[in-house]
Amino acid sequence: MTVTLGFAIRGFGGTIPLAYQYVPLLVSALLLGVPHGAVDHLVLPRSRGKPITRRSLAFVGGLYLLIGGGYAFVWFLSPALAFALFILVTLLHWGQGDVYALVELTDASHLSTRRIRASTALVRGGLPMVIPLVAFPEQYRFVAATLIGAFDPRAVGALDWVFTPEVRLAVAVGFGLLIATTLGAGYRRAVRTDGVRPWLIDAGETLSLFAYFGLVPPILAIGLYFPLWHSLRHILRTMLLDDVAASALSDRSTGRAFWRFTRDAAPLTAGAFIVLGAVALAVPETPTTVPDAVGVYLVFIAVLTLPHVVVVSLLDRQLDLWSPQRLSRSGT
Ligand SMILES: CC1=C(/C=C/C(C)=C/C=C/C(C)=C/C=O)C(C)(C)CCC1
Ligand SMILES: [Fe+2]
Repeated sequence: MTVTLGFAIRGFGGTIPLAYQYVPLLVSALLLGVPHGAVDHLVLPRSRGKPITRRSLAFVGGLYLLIGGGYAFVWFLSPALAFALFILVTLLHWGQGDVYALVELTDASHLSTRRIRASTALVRGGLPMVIPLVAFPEQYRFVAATLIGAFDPRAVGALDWVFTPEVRLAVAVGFGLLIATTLGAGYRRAVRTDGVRPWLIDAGETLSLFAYFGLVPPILAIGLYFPLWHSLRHILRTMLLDDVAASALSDRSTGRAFWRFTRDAAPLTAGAFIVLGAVALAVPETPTTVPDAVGVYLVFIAVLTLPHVVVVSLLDRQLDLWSPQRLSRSGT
């Protein structure tokens, strides 16, 4: 389906005006995208079967203030470095989300070691972050320049070397090898552990996303992937941690589960817009066009993502997601 969508969009690709390509990304501010992190203050106690206390709220609040605030500062100090960090963190975070889904939802026995989980995370996160660099360098560079230029127009050229054909070729070869070796190692394990079906799901998703990001211009591709792939999967994860939403899901009452999620996420989604306003006011170059506004939105996402990754990593630890040997020994 993803590939068909890719070809369909490729067909119209040249004819979709740039302003329209931004629409899904803008919509994600309200639908699924920003809300997926707006329950961060609830998920850790829920995952431990503990009540939500002032202390637990203060912990997540402090995390956002300290880590988000510190990283916001880096955007002013060195926007090019902050942008590179944003790409790296997104790669790791989106990869970690997919490894969770594979391990917990498809019971992937081919991902039984820490090493193959780590390389699978790099593959999955690399699909949206690396392939557009190879396939659509102009749009990638344009978005990078918008974000960096909002802080320091003189720094927009700092990453130009990344977009040269030589570097892109090296990245393409390296990433291609990583995909091939990761899927190859997974297949050998899958055959040994009688788990070819989950491996087929993994490989099928990987190749579909590969084609999708190779075909669809990245502003549009990421604008759809972020809410509909990454965020939706994470929202499902948060629902499974919440007794009320989980029982609604087991009754096949998806609407009730989403209503519960919406209520949980609404206050901090609204709160996030205050942060967005603050970012818009604080950037030295006031945004005047759609791309500039989206640039500010992405910087805002970047600042919120770093503390969000800490929360999700703590959730992962709860599951021993990154130390699978311990998981099988404890028998859980
Ligand atoms: C839009 C876009 C880009 C970056 C998007 C990023 C980095 C989004 C991150 C979102 C996060 C971290 C969401 C939270 O989970 C690129 C790659 C520069 C290419 C051009 C289009
Ligand atoms: Fe996330």
